[in-house]
Amino acid sequence: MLKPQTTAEVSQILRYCYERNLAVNPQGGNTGLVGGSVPVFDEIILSTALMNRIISFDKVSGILVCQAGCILEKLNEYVEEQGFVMPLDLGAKGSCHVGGNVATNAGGLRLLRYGSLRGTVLGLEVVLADGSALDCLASLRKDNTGYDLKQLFIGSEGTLGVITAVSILCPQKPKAVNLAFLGCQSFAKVLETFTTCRAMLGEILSAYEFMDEKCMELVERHLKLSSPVTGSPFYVLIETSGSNSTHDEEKLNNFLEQAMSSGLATDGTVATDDKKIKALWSLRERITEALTHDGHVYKYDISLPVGKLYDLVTDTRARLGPRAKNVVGYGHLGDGNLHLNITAESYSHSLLEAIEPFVYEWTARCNGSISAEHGLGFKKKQFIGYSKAKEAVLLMQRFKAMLDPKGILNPYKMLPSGS
Ligand SMILES: O=C(O)CC[C@@H](O)C(=O)O
Ligand SMILES: [Zn+2]
Repeated sequence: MLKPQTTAEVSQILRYCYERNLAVNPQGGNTGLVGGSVPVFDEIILSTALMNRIISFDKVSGILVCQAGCILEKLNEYVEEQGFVMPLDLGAKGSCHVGGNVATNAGGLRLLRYGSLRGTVLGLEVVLADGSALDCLASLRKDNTGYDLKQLFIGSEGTLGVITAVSILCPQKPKAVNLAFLGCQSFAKVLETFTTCRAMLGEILSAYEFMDEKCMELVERHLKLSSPVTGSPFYVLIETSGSNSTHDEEKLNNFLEQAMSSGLATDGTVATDDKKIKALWSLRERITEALTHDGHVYKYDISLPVGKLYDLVTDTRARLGPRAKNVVGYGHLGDGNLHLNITAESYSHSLLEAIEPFVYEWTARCNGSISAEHGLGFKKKQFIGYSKAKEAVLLMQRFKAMLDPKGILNPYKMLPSGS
């Protein structure tokens, strides 16, 4: 593993590897879930761990420029001191690197409000396979001069270049944050609650997450967390972020009154203080961790038309029956993103065969995506065809061949092999 500190050192490493045909595995915080950040054979790991310098922050525009190895949570703390927040937030914030976030186009919990990194990343510095540095580190909201090259590297999972610095637009830190945690009796009610709260909360809605009762059981059993709301088949977490607490609370209370009186939600709690907000968020953010304590986990990260989101969980549960220990569904409902996770006591090839390609075929039939936000990495790359046309994959391979003709950058990842 090599740990460069500067872009010049990354250039030197890649030039050396390029000349000698040595494969390189770029690695950030190594928190990915599809095997994109770990070597497969003898790749040299190029870690961004020591590239953690903040380069500049503009307090007027909220534009942050930093090295790729900065930890997301640290960046958030830094910009919060100046009255801003990072435009993305995810469970792995304590160890993930912003460069890795950009390389995988991470989504997370704030996407509903601030949009994807494709909008908030304003510029990138990237070192290409041959060691040359590409400076696209613009700090402008608007720039229509030619192709938007940075987009090629966002979500390219380290296969086209190594991201060394990021310029990103940070929104104002909201003055008032409220959280409602509600229990719903059916998935139809979860959907209706979503449309109602979107209409009634408008611009202050900043997250709409859901989890099923199995998820709740697992965080309670394995992490000893306790929920103030219990006994419902579904739970939703609704966050508001705004600039006026009186106005926000009034809106939230009107919505809650409507949700309770019309039977959309049957139970619920509200949090306005930091400690309770954090505790409620933990119930949702720590599901992944709880699952790892439940046995071997088969993980799926699916985009679907929101109305069909939970049908995949129900169908998978029915198909697998007692062969699975738990089949759980949760995720970013507001973004149409389901996390379907299946646990079993141990890995079994026959169980895998019962799940795949079933889950992928089901998703493709609904014109969904087999990777909403985690990427394809090593584990899902052979299945890209379920979500992308042949011609699109061919064009991706041509980009790859043009930018990395020797195929040294994160080989065996993202693009299918043997085609
Ligand atoms: O573990 C998963 O499947 C999801 C992880 C993460 O994207 C989340 O939203 O919690
Ligand atoms: Zn997620």
